[in-house]
Amino acid sequence: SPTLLTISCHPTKTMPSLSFQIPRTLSDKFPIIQNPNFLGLKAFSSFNPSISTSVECPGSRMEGPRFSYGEIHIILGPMFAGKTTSLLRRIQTESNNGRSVAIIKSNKDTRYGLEYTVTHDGAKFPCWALADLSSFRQKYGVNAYEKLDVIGIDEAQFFGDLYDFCRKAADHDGKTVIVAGLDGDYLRRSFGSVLNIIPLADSVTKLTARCELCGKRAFFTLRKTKDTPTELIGGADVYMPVCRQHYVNGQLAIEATRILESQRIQCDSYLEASSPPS
Ligand SMILES: Nc1ncnc2c1ncn2[C@@H]1O[C@H](COP(=O)(O)OP(=O)(O)O)[C@@H](O)[C@H]1O
Ligand SMILES: Cc1cn([C@H]2C[C@H](O)[C@@H](COP(=O)(O)O)O2)c(=O)[nH]c1=O
Ligand SMILES: [Zn+2]
Repeated sequence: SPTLLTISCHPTKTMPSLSFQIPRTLSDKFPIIQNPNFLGLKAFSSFNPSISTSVECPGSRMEGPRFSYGEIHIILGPMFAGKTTSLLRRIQTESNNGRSVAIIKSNKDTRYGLEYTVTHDGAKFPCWALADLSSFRQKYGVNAYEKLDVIGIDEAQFFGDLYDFCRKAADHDGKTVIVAGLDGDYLRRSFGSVLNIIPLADSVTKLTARCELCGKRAFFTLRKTKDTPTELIGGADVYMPVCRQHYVNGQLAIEATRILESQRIQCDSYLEASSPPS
């Protein structure tokens, strides 16, 4: 006959007394259920089944610290697809619903200053511009962080520690995390860690833009310059959203221009070397 472990929740005026009973045979076999978080309860620092202790029950009005698990929502797509617009809208809605919100963006993007995250059509929201996400809790303030409900992350492709931050924020800290970023770079390769967090996510939304050349749906970002580093900050001066046909044609055109250019340079230096001095 199994021994029972009992965790009692102290009642408040609004809730009757509540207790959970876990057969010891079960808890020995599956040690994870000894962690009160498994039951949706706030972890005590050390779990002692012989004592009654005040614990938190999510969604209830029990006494004790508040805890509920978080969520992760990802907004992907090419440039100009409305990722930042969608992020700001969701954050504003959360804020209107009385939740405490903050947005983080990469400090690599200094185009509109570091105070705000700004959409391509000028909508903006105050933000924390950071080099990495792991510094956010300290910079925001540990106490303030505890009270924060929703964290927005813009330009997520630039954060190397995206996976660890999102996992901890949602699984351990109970935050709702809304992530906006490019799924692919200008060569349509996976960009940063954005795709790595898909297995962590509650929802993934891929937005599309309008192809600048034909108006069809645009899934890709074409770089208009010959620069080759993966990271190159810029807007419509450097990039345009394109459909598949215009991505492929555009890449061919850029490659052809690059070859012609290098042939012209070779030609010029040959002519210069072979022309008699004046
Ligand atoms: N080719 C384009 N060049 C400049 N702005 C564009 C272009 N296509 C769309 N936009 C504008 O950009 C807005 C979306 O901006 P934003 O939310 O910052 O996109 P994202 O974060 O996906 O790059 C659109 O609502 C539109 O007004
Ligand atoms: C495709 C591509 C983009 N970038 C940069 C360019 C911009 O600064 C951001 C994307 O901003 P948006 O809010 O999504 O419009 O990323 C880059 O560095 N490398 C690329 O290949
Ligand atoms: Zn097109």
